[in-house]
Amino acid sequence: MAHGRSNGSDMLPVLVVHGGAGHVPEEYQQSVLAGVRAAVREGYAILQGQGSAMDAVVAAVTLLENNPSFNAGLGSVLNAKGDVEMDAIVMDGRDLTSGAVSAVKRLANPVQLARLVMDKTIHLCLTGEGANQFAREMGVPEVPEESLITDYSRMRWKKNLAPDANLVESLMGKMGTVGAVAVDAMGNIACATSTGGLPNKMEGRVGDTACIGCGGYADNKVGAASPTGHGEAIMKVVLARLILFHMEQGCSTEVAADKALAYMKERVGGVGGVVVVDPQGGWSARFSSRQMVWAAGQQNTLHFGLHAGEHFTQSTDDPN
Ligand SMILES: NC(=O)C[C@H](N)C(=O)O
Repeated sequence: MAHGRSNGSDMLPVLVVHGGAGHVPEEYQQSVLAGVRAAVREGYAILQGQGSAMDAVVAAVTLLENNPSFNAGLGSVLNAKGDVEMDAIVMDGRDLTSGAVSAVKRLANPVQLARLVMDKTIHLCLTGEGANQFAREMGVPEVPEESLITDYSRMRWKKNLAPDANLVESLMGKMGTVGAVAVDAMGNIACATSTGGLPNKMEGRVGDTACIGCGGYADNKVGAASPTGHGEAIMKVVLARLILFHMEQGCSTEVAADKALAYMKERVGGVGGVVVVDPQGGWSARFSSRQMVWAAGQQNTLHFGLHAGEHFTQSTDDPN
């Protein structure tokens, strides 16, 4: 629920992250706000040290995957069988290369495997056992399944086994997917998104997060978007690319995000949220869900919020 104005290169670098669209129970609100602020501090420091947008978004998302308050990496929701299956994507706006993994198991940081798919293969997306096999070849250590599961995710899984459970409502019941978009000091743009997906999803379900243009898109000529929300709805409208399309038509990051989210609601009844950047350093964090926790770093200022209309700021040097 915020936007930087694009008026020159002093607006670069910039990093914006989200911790999922939905509704955060009161008792988790401080921890998710602390989580997204820490992720921005981590990624923004890389950008300030002349690091790349790609390094910054992967570092920010890795930190969020390691934080049990989010539905990604540790803390992921469980599928119908009670297993963790995760999706992640990265995209490099310099040449539109991308890497993604879907339905991967027993990995602490799927976003890092998505980056390896981009850097080390000729493919854009690896799925399931093939993705895990590739992780082994790359020397990425597997972690015990149990180490990714929290008491909260197991409790939620059990609740959702009830025949009348509404999985999409459950998705909106706690914070979800994590994502980041950035423009570095060179003007290069990248995005990264990672998720455990939809609670109690069918085994093998591939969500928006693994699909280019849906769960993320980055193009140096236009900008980048990282969405969150009901994956099937996001895929139907190809949300990330739709936002960039509106930006190509001259819309600001904020107007483009609002138009695309409104279209998704009207057309397929889906709610969600998104973080967006443009090449000049304009940015937005917008959502049609009740809440979306987000944070941004720009000009040594850390911006953050959770409820609609909320926009707090502090210095990026403030450790809290
Ligand atoms: N919380 C989320 O954003 C879920 C994710 N978009 C999915 O459906 O897989």
